[in-house]
Amino acid sequence: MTGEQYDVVIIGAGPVGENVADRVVQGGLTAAIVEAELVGGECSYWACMPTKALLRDVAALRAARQLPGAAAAITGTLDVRAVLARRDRFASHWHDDGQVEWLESVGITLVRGRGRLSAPRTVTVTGTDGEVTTLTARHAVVIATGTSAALPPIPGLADAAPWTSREAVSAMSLPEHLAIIGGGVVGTEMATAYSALGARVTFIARDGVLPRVEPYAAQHVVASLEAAGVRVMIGAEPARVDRDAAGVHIALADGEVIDADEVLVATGRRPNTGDLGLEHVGLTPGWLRVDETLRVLDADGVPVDGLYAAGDVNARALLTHQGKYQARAAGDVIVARATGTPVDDAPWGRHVVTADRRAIPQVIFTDPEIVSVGHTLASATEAGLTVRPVEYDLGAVAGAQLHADGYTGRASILIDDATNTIVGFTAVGPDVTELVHGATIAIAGEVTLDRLWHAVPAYPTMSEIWLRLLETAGR
Ligand SMILES: Cc1cc2nc3c(=O)[nH]c(=O)nc-3n(C[C@H](O)[C@H](O)[C@H](O)COP(=O)(O)OP(=O)(O)OC[C@H]3O[C@@H](n4cnc5c(N)ncnc54)[C@H](O)[C@@H]3O)c2cc1C
Ligand SMILES: NC(=O)c1ccc[n+]([C@@H]2O[C@H](COP(=O)([O-])OP(=O)(O)OC[C@H]3O[C@@H](n4cnc5c(N)ncnc54)[C@H](O)[C@@H]3O)[C@@H](O)[C@H]2O)c1
Repeated sequence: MTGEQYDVVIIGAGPVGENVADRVVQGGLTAAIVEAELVGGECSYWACMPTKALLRDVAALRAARQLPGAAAAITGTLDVRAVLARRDRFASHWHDDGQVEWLESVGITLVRGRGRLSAPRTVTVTGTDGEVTTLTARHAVVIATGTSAALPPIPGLADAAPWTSREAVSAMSLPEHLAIIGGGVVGTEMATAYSALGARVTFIARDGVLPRVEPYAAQHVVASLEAAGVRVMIGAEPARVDRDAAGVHIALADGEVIDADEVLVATGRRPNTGDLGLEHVGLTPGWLRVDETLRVLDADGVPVDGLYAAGDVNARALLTHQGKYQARAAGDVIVARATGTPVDDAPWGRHVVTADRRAIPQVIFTDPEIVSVGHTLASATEAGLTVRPVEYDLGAVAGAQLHADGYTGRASILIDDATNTIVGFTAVGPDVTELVHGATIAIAGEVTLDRLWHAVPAYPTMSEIWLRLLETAGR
């Protein structure tokens, strides 16, 4: 057994762990990062990058089809092999050499193996060769271990070799018929990709498709999936799953049986905290609760000395960009506390993650895409806010009509009349992706509607939706 000491030890080298390490090293501290699989985490190899690579050709083909001149140049269907090959490139062929090089270049020590807390500020790492290294942290241990796919307790499912998002995003060929259980973001993006690539898709969305976005936006995506031939089964309840030589068989509660080649389970995530030694610091496995500076809280809500958690594992927002935002705050506050410089923990301060509660942007890369930031009408109501929803037909905006013939889309804002600011924005439509950051700035900046009238959208772009929404809201 060997022992080493660093200022900060980070468990998990996903996007979030990497960014925490970067900030603490930039702040003049030493850092070791522990990784059990690939440096770069889920996002780089089995989530954001490969899925968006799969979906990009789908969007490009759709865009070309909506312009008569470009459509005339289309002579065939998507080249599945080429799409998968480009996906492989964006997943770095599941090798992490590039990211390891980056760690070395910025002075972060990589320790390969599975990390476990063995005492306060102490992490024991077991390498694949069985070698054990003990890392002690002078200032902080940061847990950035992310999540894994959660399998629901459907009888037979675990023994039926189901796909999780990992298998779906890294498949080397397409099943003829893919069944998907779970109508959330993973299920809907994969239904979009697999149907466009040529698979038959049955989409079992017990609780609805994208139940957490504005209903009108989800309806656009459901209509588009159905038009693409996907069987969308809203409200269907899988009761039992079996596999035999003919494939997988999903018995629904109403008696119907879906026969497919593969079943993708996309019913949410569970935190990677099961074997993390949390009992050695007075905690129990599960999602880690944190304060606004990302310190882990115990059962009484008291921060555990020198222990932080950032990214998916704290359940605040299961998104890479939001986890990296947490990483910047966590890294900086660890440096501040280590060096005795003031901690800026007022709302919107440097060392807190206020945007986690107010302005989380998300792009769902379906066809059409959905973008959102801040509240939906349902979440605002649940939060006790009184908001005024204003909607507008995106297809009526000149920039959208130029963008694609027959453009169909919609956008909405939620106005908090008490502060005269926007607290939510949603849009659905082809290529709305880049609309979201303007809305994020308006919400995080708490820009009043009076001032937004002076943020003039260029003509003729889709951003003119902003002017139409303001006009509809009234001046
Ligand atoms: C299919 C899919 C698509 C997605 N698409 C998007 C998207 O388009 N945009 C977006 O913003 N988000 C997307 N997400 C979410 C995004 O992947 C996560 O929010 C992000 O990966 C979280 O980063 P993280 O660093 O917290 O965790 P992870 O990326 O999960 O990294 C955690 C790392 O910790 C390691 N680890 C775990 N336990 C230990 C241990 N005990 N010892 C050592 N190492 C350990 C793991 O091996 C892993 O490398 C998607 C998720 C899925 C499943
Ligand atoms: N573009 C993006 O930003 C992007 C893409 C993919 C994933 N992600 C992130 O990954 C996370 C995980 O995505 P996800 O889709 O796995 O989870 P999710 O929480 O978005 O959706 C899971 C869905 O499964 C349903 N479900 C749960 N148990 C079920 C059961 N027994 N039978 C049938 N349905 C059941 C739920 O009602 C829910 O709608 C998301 O929170 C999201 O933030 C982001």
